[in-house]
Amino acid sequence: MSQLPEVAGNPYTAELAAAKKAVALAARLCQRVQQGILQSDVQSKADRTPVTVADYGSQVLVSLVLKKELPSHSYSMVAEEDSKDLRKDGAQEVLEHITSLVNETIANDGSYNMSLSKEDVLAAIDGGKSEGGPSGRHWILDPIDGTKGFIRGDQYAVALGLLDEGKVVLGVLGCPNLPLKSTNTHNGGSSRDQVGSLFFATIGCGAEVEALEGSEPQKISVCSINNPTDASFFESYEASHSKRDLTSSIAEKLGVQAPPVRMDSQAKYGALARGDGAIFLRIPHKGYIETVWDHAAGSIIVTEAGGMVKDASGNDLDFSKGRYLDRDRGIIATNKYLMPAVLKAFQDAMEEEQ
Ligand SMILES: Nc1ncnc2c1ncn2[C@@H]1O[C@H](COP(=O)(O)OS(=O)(=O)O)[C@@H](OP(=O)(O)O)[C@H]1O
Ligand SMILES: [Mg+2]
Ligand SMILES: [Mg+2]
Ligand SMILES: [Mg+2]
Repeated sequence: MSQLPEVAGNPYTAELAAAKKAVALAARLCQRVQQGILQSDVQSKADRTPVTVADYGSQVLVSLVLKKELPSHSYSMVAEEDSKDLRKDGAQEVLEHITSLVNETIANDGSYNMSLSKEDVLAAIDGGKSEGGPSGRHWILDPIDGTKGFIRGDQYAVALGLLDEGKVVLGVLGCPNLPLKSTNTHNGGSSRDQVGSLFFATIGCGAEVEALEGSEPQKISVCSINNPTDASFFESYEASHSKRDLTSSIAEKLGVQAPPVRMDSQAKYGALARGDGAIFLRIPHKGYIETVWDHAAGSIIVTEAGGMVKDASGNDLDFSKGRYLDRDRGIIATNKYLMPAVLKAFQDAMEEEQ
């Protein structure tokens, strides 16, 4: 739960409305690209992770909507992508493709009567270069979290958080491929089930979900399971993103019966926040340092839904240190009943591994 007392009204109402609009519009661009993704839409970055025209397009749209909706606000943006590769010789065609995707999405939406040039697109992407830090306001954006899932046709998320004086105060998570109804309801699943979930939370005000296309928001909360044998756990879909030998050893120590639910992206945080599962474990391989945009939005949605998000030492995640999280030893999200046992199993498993 949030450390702050419940406040009367939401102190970030304008920011929340702008962030929801930005994420929903960016998600529309992503959905369009995912439907017809071509090999030529996917590039490889210097760190050999993939990036697509939709990652760039989403970053441009979020930056644009925030600028339009919050014209008098003072903030910086910490976002995953930069324009370096798009400024290289031979990238002109890709840049033109991104520019037309952005302009078509703006035109179809109809909120803004404007058209961006290629230079505008590059500048909007580079608006995300901030280092963030402990003072002032910083939007934290992952324009597509789970790019590998996006390319596969699976789960991904547009993840936007707001850092205010070093603390995440707001998060919006657009998950275009996540059913709106909890997967826990066992309704058999029907083709009429609405797909596309927009999770959001503001500090002290709880967490909610609505349809990505818009619907009445519903308050959400994490599950209340207190016996680990009844719990299920989420982990990364990609084996290279989390140590499965350790997560399975933790599950065994806890007596978890259910097999792991493997899902790409911060959709895992959204699903956990509404009780689809009880535990999220992430243990990156040695040397990997977590970035703030992979956890900011998801973590506040879980904590505002009554859950807890801790690192391997049991500390809260510290988003005030810049573009990276301070710690690289793993992340646990679960409810307050299970956290002590999960943390102990996590620490025991890591000790045994030494
Ligand atoms: N080697 C390694 N280890 C750990 N994490 C890594 C690694 N490489 C990438 N990433 C980051 O993982 C982000 C994707 O989130 P998940 O790992 O939760 O999902 S999944 O692996 O795609 O299932 C993914 O986010 P996006 O780049 O936004 O897709 C990466 O930031
Ligand atoms: Mg990436
Ligand atoms: Mg990411
Ligand atoms: Mg990303």
